[in-house]
Amino acid sequence: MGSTAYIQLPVIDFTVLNDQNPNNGVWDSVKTEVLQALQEYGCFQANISGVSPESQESVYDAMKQLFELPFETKSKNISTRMFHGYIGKSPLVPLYESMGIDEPDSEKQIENFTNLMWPQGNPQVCKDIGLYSKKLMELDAMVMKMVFESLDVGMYYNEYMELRSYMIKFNKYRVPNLKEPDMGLHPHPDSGIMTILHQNDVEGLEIQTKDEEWLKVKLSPKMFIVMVGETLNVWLNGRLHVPYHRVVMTENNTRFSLGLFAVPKTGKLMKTIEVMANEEYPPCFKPFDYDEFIKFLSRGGQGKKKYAVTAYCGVLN
Ligand SMILES: O=C(O)CCC(=O)C(=O)O
Ligand SMILES: [Fe+2]
Repeated sequence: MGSTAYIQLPVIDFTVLNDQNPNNGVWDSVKTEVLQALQEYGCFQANISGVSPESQESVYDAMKQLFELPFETKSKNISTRMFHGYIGKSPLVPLYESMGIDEPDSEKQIENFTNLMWPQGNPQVCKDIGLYSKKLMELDAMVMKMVFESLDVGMYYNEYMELRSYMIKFNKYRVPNLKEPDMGLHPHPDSGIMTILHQNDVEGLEIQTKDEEWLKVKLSPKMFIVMVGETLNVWLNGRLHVPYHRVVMTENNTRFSLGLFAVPKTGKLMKTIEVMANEEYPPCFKPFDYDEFIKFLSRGGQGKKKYAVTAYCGVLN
């Protein structure tokens, strides 16, 4: 059973930021809103420019075609990284299917994916996914810069941005049959650095507030939901809130959603920015390797701890 009430997530307007005419006052006020939202809710809705409804429709159309491909074709979407390739027919999440493209900032990576799915090629889809990913990566970089600046660690921004890579993920949730639970995706926090989610025409995303109330996210095709992941909170020594979220299938329609995941690059050590730990904020986390952390998580290593990262590398363990 899903929630019936809606969350009043802050809506932050990024269209007021003008590249041609940078205005520090506007930047600073948006930055303040971003930090407040990420500390209180761990997420917010972003209104951005540059993603036309046409290119959005085109990406969703491509997604629908993708999931209609035979299982054998979809299974060719593999990745060296856990949970980045095709997921489907999983008894744990029977309603859920997902496909991912690592490093969508590389045209070649997107093309390899589309060529694998459509051996005759699909240049239009390739172009649309590229454009769409680019816009979301720009938003991610901008939000990260604002967060770093607001916490007075702007000088570490470039160094930390070098540690991240991206993955774009397409999700499909089918309608449960009469005897099935309606849980599309179980409650979880995201493990990576930051996630940008988008739901198009069927809602289902729910977020848990700090006082543990589950609330629905209102459907708004123009809005992108920016969300803190566990790794970012390790960098920042726990200064932000990492929201639990889930997908509940209450509507009688197939649901598609899309996410850009900023995740650590393979083989890089994730550690707290030194100056984020001090007498007032004692260090919370030991350095860790992200891929090892994901393996730990997939083995159920988290036990009863709310956040896997605390179980894996919390200093109090
Ligand atoms: O489909 C959604 O709206 C949420 C997806 C999600 O939480 C995830 O992929 O981690
Ligand atoms: Fe998630």
